[in-house]
Amino acid sequence: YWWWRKNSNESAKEKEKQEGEINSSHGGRIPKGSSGWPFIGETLDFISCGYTSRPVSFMDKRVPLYGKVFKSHLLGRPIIVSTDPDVNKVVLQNINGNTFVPYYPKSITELFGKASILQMNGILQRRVHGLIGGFLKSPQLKARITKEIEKFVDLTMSTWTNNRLIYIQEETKNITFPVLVRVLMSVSPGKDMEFLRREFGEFIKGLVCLPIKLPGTRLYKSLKAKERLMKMVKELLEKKKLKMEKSKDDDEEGFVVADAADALLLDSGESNDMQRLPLDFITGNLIEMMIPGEDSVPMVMTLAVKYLSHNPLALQELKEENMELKKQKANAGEDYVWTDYMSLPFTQNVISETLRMANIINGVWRKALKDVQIKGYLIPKGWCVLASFSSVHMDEENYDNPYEFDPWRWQQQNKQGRSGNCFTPFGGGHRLCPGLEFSRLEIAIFLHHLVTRFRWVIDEEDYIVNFPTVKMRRKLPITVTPL
Ligand code: HEM
Repeated sequence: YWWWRKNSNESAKEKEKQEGEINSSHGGRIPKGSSGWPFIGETLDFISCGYTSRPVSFMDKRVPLYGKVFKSHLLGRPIIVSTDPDVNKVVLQNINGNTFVPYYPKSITELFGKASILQMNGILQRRVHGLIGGFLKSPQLKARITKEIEKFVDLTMSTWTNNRLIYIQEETKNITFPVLVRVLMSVSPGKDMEFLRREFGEFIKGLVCLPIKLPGTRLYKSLKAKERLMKMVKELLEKKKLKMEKSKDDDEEGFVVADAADALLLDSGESNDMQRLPLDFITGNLIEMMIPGEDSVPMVMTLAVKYLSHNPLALQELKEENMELKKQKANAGEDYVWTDYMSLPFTQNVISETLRMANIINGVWRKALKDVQIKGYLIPKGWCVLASFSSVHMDEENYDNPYEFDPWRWQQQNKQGRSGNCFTPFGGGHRLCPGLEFSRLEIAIFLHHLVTRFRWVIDEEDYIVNFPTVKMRRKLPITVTPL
């Protein structure tokens, strides 16, 4: 009996350790910290720090007082803020899928709807994630989309004539939006794409607003735009479904999955003992998937241009690497393939460094479904956790001179393997961004054509606004000159 107790205790301990030191029984201590003022807590300081050039200053002020994991009260809720990479990892891993669920402000929850991948949990989230991820990561998609990205890059850059002033934040969206809607639902440039762009712009304006749903309010207008988007996308999916059925009736061999919509429509659900995904569900999810896809990629491109403009040595090395590829391709008389762009080491280091410093998604918000103990801290059931990525990315313990744009650090970092838990611009665990490789490819293609075809100067000094989302104050005006 003693042997059995000892062994079962030990294996239980081992399991706990494996499960990221999660312990649902009481124990540990609630992290130190302050709940701030009644009702508003520390929200005002959180928001005002967010507006500064150092949004992590909210965390930087508290870490020396309370430690890397601390308690606060934000947006009307008690919250635990983690700036510790190991704690963030456990939050992201969400072992067994039932410890942490996404938690977003009320306006976002209203706009997404409960059936959105960004909010759903459990087996359905994994199924949709798997379908989208499988499609976006497939070499067939990458081969095809490379041509499309090149086409939209070319279309945009062909308007950059001598000494033209352009707003890079706008120009990059002219590339990424058409590419995104092609990837998601094969919409081509024209009336439908314009409609999607206009209504989507109206829809996302409501993501950060007061959660009041009365006619005339921001949230109301955004919900109306979503209704119009739903109608249009649903019609499009109905047509796709008919086409799929027809190709089955005609006994056509192997229907080609052209976009994320096809991947979701085609899945019978049998492998998960589930049914087909309903049309309304797919429609809503395609629209919501435009949110992470639409803004983040053009912002990384924009910030890469900003950082490179201030770092001539990095720009020079990037240019040399890309010019070399251009020369090789021209000499061999070959087209580029996606692996050409993805195998440029310095270019990928520039992208990593931009992602680290830009912190487009500065962290994730979760709610604990049960008491959780991590590294001796207790996160009580019902409390929220903010796993701050930006704090980890800008911490001297993880990166030397974290405020310096230094793409060369990744040569070291990769060798030391130090980047693991400390680099999470795309999140991690079951929710690791399914668009990771696709985004890196799109940014690499943009940078290649930018540095091999143009030089530029910053027209007017611009600065980053970090709140509510990362943006350039003046959309980054630059003057371009073809080489
Ligand atoms: C540089 C660009 C991007 C960044 C930095 C980024 C970042 C992230 C992060 C941090 C998450 C995790 C959110 C969480 O854990 O709650 C996420 C999830 C997601 N991303 Fe991305 N993303 C980018 C581009 C894209 C693109 C282009 C797409 C689609 C084509 C996309 C689709 C998604 C989806 C569907 C999810 C939800 C996954 C799930 O919850 O299962 N992302 N992204």
